[in-house]
Amino acid sequence: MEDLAKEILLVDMSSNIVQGQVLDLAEASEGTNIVLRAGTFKEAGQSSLVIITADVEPYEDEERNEWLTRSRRLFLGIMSSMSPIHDDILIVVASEPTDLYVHVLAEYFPRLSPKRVFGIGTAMATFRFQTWLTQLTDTKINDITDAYCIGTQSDPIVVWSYAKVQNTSIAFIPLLVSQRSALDTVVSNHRYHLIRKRKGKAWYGVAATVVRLIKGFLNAQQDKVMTGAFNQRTWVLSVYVPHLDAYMSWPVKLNRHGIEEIIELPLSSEELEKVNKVKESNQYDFHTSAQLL
Ligand SMILES: NC(=O)c1ccc[n+]([C@@H]2O[C@H](COP(=O)([O-])OP(=O)(O)OC[C@H]3O[C@@H](n4cnc5c(N)ncnc54)[C@H](O)[C@@H]3O)[C@@H](O)[C@H]2O)c1
Repeated sequence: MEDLAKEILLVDMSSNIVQGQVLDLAEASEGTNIVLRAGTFKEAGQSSLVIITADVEPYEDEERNEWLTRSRRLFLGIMSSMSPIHDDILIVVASEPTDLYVHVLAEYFPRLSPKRVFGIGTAMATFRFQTWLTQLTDTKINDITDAYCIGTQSDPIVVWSYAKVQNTSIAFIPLLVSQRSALDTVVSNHRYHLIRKRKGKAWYGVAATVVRLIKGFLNAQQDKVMTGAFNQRTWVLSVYVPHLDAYMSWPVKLNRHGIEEIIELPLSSEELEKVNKVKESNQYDFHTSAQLL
């Protein structure tokens, strides 16, 4: 709908689903110049940008380590089918567990720069945090700076100490301080679970976030300076964070090659403690998922 690509290929293990999606999306892209068709994994590996949305849902009563193993196996299968990949490929992971998938991808393709592979991670939690700030302070999104949720999608960490509204630290805005306890629920994925409970799947929020990210990336390619939460070049994405030697969501600046820089964050001791917990838990998931392979 946004005319962002010349050609979009859809790849799915189910040929019925992929044919259905192509037909449905062709209706949605009427009036654009985009060629939309079913593709192969090999073609995906030669694309400029790959968006991975495949996942395996946990079975009821399934042990977490078994689910993680199945998740890793899924990605190993996708990556081996896509190989060899194009040197300048960019890979965006939309499915969960995102941090694990990004780590597995980076390990599988050691020649691929870690600046070219990232997951949606806590981007949506960050938008929820920024929206909460505008609503409570009756301001616009451009008045909000340095407001991020980092860590991991299932348990986002609000970087409270750094965020500002009209250049005032939110820690000095009494109304926000008094409402602080509600924020963890606001930024959590509870809305995603509510939507799934009511209609089975939650597609639009994450799909729109991916589109906004691609637009942000294209703006960076054209060196356009844009304002507004969704057009900015700073995004919170699941990436390799070198100073932590860990995979988790962290604010990054995009450029035409993917990630230009990882943004340094002055964290409080409490925030740092939470970051270390996410690091440990993600490392545990990564190792556990390999044990039963
Ligand atoms: N954070 C959020 O708010 C949010 C919202 C929506 C979806 N998601 C995540 O996005 C992911 C996808 O969700 P969805 O609702 O689109 O699920 P879905 O079941 O509709 O789509 C997943 C697709 O992956 C395909 N698939 C499975 N294995 C494959 C393989 N080996 N190769 C190719 N295709 C394969 C399936 O056939 C299916 O069509 C999930 O991990 C979900 O948790 C997150």
